[in-house]
Amino acid sequence: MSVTVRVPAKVNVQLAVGAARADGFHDLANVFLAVGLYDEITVTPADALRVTCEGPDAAQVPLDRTNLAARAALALAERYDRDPRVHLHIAKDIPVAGGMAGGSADGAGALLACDTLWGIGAPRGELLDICAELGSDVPFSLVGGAALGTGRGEKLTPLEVGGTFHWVFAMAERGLSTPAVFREFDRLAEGRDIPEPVASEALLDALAAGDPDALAATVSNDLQPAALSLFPELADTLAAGRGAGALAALVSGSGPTTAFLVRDPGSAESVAEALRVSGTCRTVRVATAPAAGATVL
Ligand SMILES: C[C@@](CO)(OP(=O)(O)O)[C@H](O)COP(=O)(O)OP(=O)(O)OC[C@H]1O[C@@H](n2ccc(N)nc2=O)[C@H](O)[C@@H]1O
Ligand SMILES: Nc1ncnc2c1ncn2[C@@H]1O[C@H](COP(=O)(O)OP(=O)(O)O)[C@@H](O)[C@H]1O
Repeated sequence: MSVTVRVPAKVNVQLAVGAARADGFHDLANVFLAVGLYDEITVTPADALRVTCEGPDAAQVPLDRTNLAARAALALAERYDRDPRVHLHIAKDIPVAGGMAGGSADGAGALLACDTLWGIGAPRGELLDICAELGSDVPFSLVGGAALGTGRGEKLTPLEVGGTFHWVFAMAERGLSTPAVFREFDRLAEGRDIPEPVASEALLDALAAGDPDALAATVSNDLQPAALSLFPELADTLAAGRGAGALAALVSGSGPTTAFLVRDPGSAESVAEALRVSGTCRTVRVATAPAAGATVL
């Protein structure tokens, strides 16, 4: 018997970052939007806890107990006194270390898959608590749709989305480490007053209205200067997408994936093609948003 769960990637349409806290994390106003690129996690009873991974980026995924899927299975087994000996297989389509929360997706997916396999039926609040222990982005991977994340991004308020948004994503030649990007943010912020992070009302209205022009006018990412400082070539990718007619071009989260908001499926294809021939990225994907959160198939 096995259980498979499908989990979406995310883009941050607003990422407002506050000053570093005493615990090293940063308070955020993090507006998450789930996008239709997915990992699938399949869990099967086994003789030992084991993780395998397939997909174009599989070689970069750790298969030991640092893998977020393994950590999720162990955390749930511990809390509900279950046998953690399972085989977790990840069919990975979300780029690794790309700022699209692929590892978080696998953590949330493994949690829901094990909860189902073991017949626990844990309350949603319990699952969200375990997600928050695994990582700041993991709760959102479970719920999907759109949400405002406060605290370090783990405290979620669901948001209304009034239509389908069309996106193009350009994957970079190499990854960027999330802690390194936050450190670079701190370095660039030295000597400046950092305001409290606050969600933009205009951006929340644009999401609720399903209006791509209004959303394009309000997207923002405070980590973008830090990501560009560590990976200056991303400016060329952003320029290529803008030049091809994207309504907005931004770094996704801590990057280095770049995200392009477009008006409709036709412009998605033309922006994607322009990015492919620009020679400024590794691969290009088209996706729509919002996407549902972790779902048992
Ligand atoms: C930046 C964001 C935006 O959604 O995502 P990515 O672009 O990495 O996908 C998130 O805040 C990443 O969340 P996640 O990848 O779960 O991070 P965590 O495992 O909780 O933390 C990794 C490290 O990032 C830094 N970190 C993370 C979240 C936060 N609010 N403040 C931080 O300073 C800390 O250095 C921490 O040790
Ligand atoms: N299941 C997993 N899938 C991908 N990466 C994982 C996983 N578990 C742990 N990691 C580690 O987390 C790091 C961040 O990966 P990922 O979540 O894909 O990117 P991001 O945090 O930029 O969205 C990777 O470099 C990898 O070492």
